[in-house]
Amino acid sequence: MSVAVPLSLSLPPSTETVAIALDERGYDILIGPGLLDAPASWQGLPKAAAALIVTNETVAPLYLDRVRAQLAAHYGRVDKVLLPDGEQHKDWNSLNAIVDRLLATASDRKTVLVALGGGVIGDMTGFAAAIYMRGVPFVQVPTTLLAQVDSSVGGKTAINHPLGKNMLGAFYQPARVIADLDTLDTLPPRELAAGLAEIIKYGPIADADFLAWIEANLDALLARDKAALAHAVKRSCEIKAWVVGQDEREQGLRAILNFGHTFGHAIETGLGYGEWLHGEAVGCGMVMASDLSVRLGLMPADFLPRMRRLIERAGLPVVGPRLGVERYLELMRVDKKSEGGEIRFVLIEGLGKAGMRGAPDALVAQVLDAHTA
Ligand SMILES: NC(=O)c1ccc[n+]([C@@H]2O[C@H](COP(=O)([O-])OP(=O)(O)OC[C@H]3O[C@@H](n4cnc5c(N)ncnc54)[C@H](O)[C@@H]3O)[C@@H](O)[C@H]2O)c1
Ligand SMILES: O=C(O)C(=O)C[C@@H](O)[C@H](O)[C@H](O)COP(=O)(O)O
Ligand SMILES: [Zn+2]
Repeated sequence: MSVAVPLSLSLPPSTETVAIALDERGYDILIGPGLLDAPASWQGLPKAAAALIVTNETVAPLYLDRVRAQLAAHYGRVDKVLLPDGEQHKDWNSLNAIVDRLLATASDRKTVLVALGGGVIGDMTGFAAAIYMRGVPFVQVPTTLLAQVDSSVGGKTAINHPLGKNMLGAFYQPARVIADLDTLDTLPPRELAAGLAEIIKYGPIADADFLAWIEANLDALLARDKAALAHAVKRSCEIKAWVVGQDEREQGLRAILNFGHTFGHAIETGLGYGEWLHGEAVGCGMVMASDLSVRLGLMPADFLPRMRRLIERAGLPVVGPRLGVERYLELMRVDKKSEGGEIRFVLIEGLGKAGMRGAPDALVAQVLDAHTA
C-alpha cells in the first residue's frame, strides 16, 4: 500500500526522506530527530477504525505513550500488545499473541499494526500483518540502530525456528517507516554496536566510499553524534532501497544484503537465539566471509585485516564460537540461499561489489579454524 506523506503539515526541518520505489507497494522512510512527536509523521497513514501497537516490555515504558497519543488523533481505538523481549521470543508464541489480540479486539481487515521497537518486533509485526485476514497494513517505527538502517526497510518479515533463522515468514512491505533518531539516545552500547555491523555491511557490498566514510567517522558514530548517525542511517537506507527496488523478493541481487549472514545465522542458531545479538553474529560472519573472499582470490590479502579492524573498533566480536566445522556446515546448509544442499556465500568481488557463490568445504573449514575459538 503506497501512502505518500502529505504536505499539509510539515515534518521537522532536519527530516530526510528515502523512498522505496515499488510501484503500488512503495513507501517513504522518514529519518530524523523529533519524528515521534511530530504530527506530520503520522499524517496520511491508511485509514481504519483501529490501530494495534506491537511492542515489548523494554520499549513500552520509553515510547509507547507518545506513539499512542499520536495515533489517537487518527484512530478511534488504539490497542497495544506487549511481547517479551529478546531474539529467543521471535517465535510462534509471540506471533500468536499478536493474532490473539487482534481477534480478541474484533479487529477488522483495515486495522493498522504499528511495530514499535527493534528488528525482532518489526519482523514479527510484519509477519502478523501479512497473515492476519490475509493482510492488513502496518507501519514500522524502528527504535534500534539496526532496525533503522536495515530491518524496518524492505519487507522481509519472519520468525525463527529452532533449526533455522527466519525460516518462516513473508515478503510484506510496510506503509511507512518512521525512524526517529532521538530514540537511539536510550539504546544500550551493545545494541548500538550491533547496528553498526549492518551499516558496515553496506560499504563492501555496494559503496566503497561509504566504507571509507564509516572508517573515518566510526568514533563519531560510537559517540552518537546526531549528524553522523543521520548520514549513516540515510545512506544505509538509500543503498537498501536501491537493492530492494530492483529485487524485492530476492531472486538475485538482494542476496548481497546477506553478506556475513551465512556464517552469522549459523552462530545465532547454533548457540540458541539470544546469546549473540544478530548484529554481533553478522559482524563476526563478515570477518569470515571476508577471509573466504580473500582465500578464493576475489580480494587482495589486505581486505581481511581492514574489515576485521573496523568490526573490532565497532565493539563487535571477531572470533566465533567453536561449534565444530561439521556443525557449522550442517547449520549453513539450512540457509535460505542454499540450493540442492550446496551452501552459497555472499562474497566481495572488488570493493563495493558482491556476488554469491559456493566454496569447497575444505576452504570453509580453514576459515572456521582461523576465526573460531
Ligand atoms: N527484516 C530484515 O530485513 C532484517 C534485517 C536485519 C535484521 N533483522 C532481524 O532484526 C533482529 C535484530 O534487531 P535488533 O538488533 O533491533 O534487536 P531487538 O529487536 O532485539 O532490539 C534490541 C534490544 O534493544 C531494545 N530496544 C529497542 N529499542 C530501544 C531503545 N530505543 N532504547 C533502549 N532499548 C531499546 C529491545 O527491547 C532489545 O532488548 C533479528 O531478529 C534479525 O534477524 C531483520
Ligand atoms: O533485507 C535483506 O534482504 C537482508 O538480507 C537483510 C539482513 O540484514 C537481514 O538479517 C535479513 O533478515 C536476513 O534475511 P534471510 O533471508 O537471510 O533470513
Ligand atoms: Zn541482518
